[in-house]
Amino acid sequence: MSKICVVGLDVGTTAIKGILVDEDGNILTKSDYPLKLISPKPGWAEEDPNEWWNGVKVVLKSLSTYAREHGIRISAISTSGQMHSLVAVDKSGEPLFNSILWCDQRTGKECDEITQKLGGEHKAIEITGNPILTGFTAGKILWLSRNYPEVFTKSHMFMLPKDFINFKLTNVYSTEHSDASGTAIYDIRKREWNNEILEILNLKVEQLPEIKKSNSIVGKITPETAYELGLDEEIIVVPGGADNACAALGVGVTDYDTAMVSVGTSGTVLVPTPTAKPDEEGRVHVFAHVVDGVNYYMGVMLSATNSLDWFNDITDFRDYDIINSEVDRVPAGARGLFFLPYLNGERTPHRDPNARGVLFGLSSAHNRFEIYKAIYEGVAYGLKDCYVHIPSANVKEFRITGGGSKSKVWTQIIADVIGKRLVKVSSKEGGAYGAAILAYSAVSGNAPDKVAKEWISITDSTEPNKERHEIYERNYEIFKSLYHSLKGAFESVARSYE
Ligand SMILES: Nc1ncnc2c1ncn2[C@@H]1O[C@H](COP(=O)(O)OP(=O)(O)O)[C@@H](O)[C@H]1O
Ligand SMILES: O=C(CO)[C@@H](O)[C@H](O)COP(=O)(O)O
Repeated sequence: MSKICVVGLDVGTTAIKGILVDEDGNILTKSDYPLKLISPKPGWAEEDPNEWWNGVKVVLKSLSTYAREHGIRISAISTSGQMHSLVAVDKSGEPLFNSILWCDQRTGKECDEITQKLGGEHKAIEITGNPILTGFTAGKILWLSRNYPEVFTKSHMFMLPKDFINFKLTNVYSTEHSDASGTAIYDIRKREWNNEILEILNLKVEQLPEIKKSNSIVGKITPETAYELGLDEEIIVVPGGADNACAALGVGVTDYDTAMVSVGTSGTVLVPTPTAKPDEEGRVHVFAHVVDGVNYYMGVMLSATNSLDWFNDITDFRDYDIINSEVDRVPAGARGLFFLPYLNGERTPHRDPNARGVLFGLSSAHNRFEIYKAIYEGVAYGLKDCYVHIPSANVKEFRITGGGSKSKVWTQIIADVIGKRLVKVSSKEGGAYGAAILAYSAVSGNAPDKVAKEWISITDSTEPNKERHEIYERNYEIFKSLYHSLKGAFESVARSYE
């Protein structure tokens, strides 16, 4: 008998990922397609939306072949995607420009201008829940209009990455609340596009997609795409959500006393909240969750596994087994070596696009794996910075996810630095798994958090070590002081190399 299954996709920064999931939440097969980041200048980050679509097609073909060979019917597809990254398309839906990504820092001036025209930062935070930050979408739209006016004039629709994929699948423009809330054009309390910000950007509301619920329906897959990918024409496409919201759902973080710690390209700590009360200093974000009526606080560090990938790239070494076993042998504190993981600036808590990576305390006695240890520890301090600024003291359980959590050693370091027990759950596919839950929720009519509770169980836990935690508490103070000592120098360097 044919089983009913759903597909969860994730448009990550480093890869397109896809999983085929059955009605009990088991992953039957998966497929990945690597992506290449384009960095035309330091601090700039782009990707080609057509390359995402090529990747999605490769992944969907592989999943549909498996489904056909096993007599499985795919009922729905849903997508999770990197947040904030801008896609501008013309009337026929063709991308007009590379996507300017969430980690791109080119829009400082534009963000200042939007903030000032809106009446200051307090007002921006009151409306959107957040300051207008360089990572967010609004500044990217203004930058495009100032630097490429011909592209801006031709732009028929501005979209987010997973919405572009949903458009390619269905020919329907749509978005949903979790991604809309990361644009800096969305009113977090009224849950709609904000007219004042639209006016500042010189945008018509028709140039932004309609905002739906994350587990509603965008439309059916187009017959041409169904034919090309060997899929059933009856498949429905479900909006999905922002990758962090989907990852949180995908590890069952929907209650107000649970937190997600995600160690991906970016590092995030996310805690659901019933309020839309912002952090007045704008160090942590407030966004809409993929679960109806729920918001979340989130601290974001821009370079988590990106810091590891950077070092792997320059040393041309990527053997995680060797890296992790050697890092485990290095004592806590990396023999006085510190890494500030600000390779692309930082959001939480500094909000500083000019900050840059630093290896501090380097001596001729240090070896390569001590540098790796300092990188793992620097990322852990960054995650602690995210956690301590979240205004919700009630967290009882921390669930860890993301590529970096595949490393036991790194997970232990994070537990030791934060001083909390970290649990892992049965689902390891973060955003893609959350998207699969939303797809199944649309098909079954069950609420996403209910599906998550049925599908997910705890499989592993990592306790913090008391002695190492004490060492890390002392070193965390040094880590924090380094940024403050260097802040002026970061600014001067940015001015000199503008
Ligand atoms: N065994 C491992 N040990 C340490 N880091 C790992 C391991 N496996 C994967 N990673 C890191 O995880 C990253 C991928 O994380 P992921 O959460 O999938 O990224 P994203 O969703 O941001 O594209 C890799 O680039 C790598 O740096
Ligand atoms: O900018 C943010 C969140 O505000 C990032 O977390 C992006 O959503 C990209 O995530 P990953 O590729 O690291 O999963």
